[in-house]
Amino acid sequence: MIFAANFKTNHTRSSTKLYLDALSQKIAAKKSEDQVYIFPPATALDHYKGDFTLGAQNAYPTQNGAFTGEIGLDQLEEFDIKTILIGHSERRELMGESQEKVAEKFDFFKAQGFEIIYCIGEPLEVREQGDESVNIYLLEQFEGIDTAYEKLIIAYEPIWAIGTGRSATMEEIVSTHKALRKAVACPLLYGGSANPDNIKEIAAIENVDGVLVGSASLDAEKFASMILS
Ligand SMILES: O=C[C@H](O)COP(=O)(O)O
Repeated sequence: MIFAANFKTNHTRSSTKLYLDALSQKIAAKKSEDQVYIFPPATALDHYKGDFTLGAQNAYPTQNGAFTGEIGLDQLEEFDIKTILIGHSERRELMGESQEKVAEKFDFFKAQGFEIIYCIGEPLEVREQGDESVNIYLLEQFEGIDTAYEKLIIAYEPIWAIGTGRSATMEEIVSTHKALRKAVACPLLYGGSANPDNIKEIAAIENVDGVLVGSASLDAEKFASMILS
């Protein structure tokens, strides 16, 4: 299983260090095949030691340059970051990232050999139209994306389940991941209110290869309990 923690705009450099020290101790007993990814805010990227991969939540598709407020490859290479989240719904919805921009980022970081966790997900009004509409909507988010890229992981995150405490039902996850599996061969993560109470059930679903966790990942003990569950 893959356990990925997306801190979003939470934690500082100093609290991230404390978190990773605590997490490392706790997950020393994890199964060796389980993989842990941590996506702290850009200001907390650093060289950390431990049995996890550090990634960037976002970056601009450039080596460097005049892109106020953004970070590029120079800033990631300083800390040997080779993993990135692309297409998170908060970037699409709140920051107005178009599919075209998302695909441009994907191409850029693919060309740099990055491991990419590519996020897709539907809004509530689409989910309410049923499985077929959801599947059509999700496949549209593959426009311009090389889904055969060997370092690709896809995270399915229904937007209405993110940070709401309302996870998708097991049936919804089963049917969506089944449909995605028909379209792509890469690992598939589920994200959206995954937490210590529902992780066992989610992890047991066929075609779920891991989870992308927001809120429940912010506390090292809580996240560790999901990894060890
Ligand atoms: O990237 C993580 C997801 O947006 C899930 O967030 P959440 O676990 O707070 O619902």
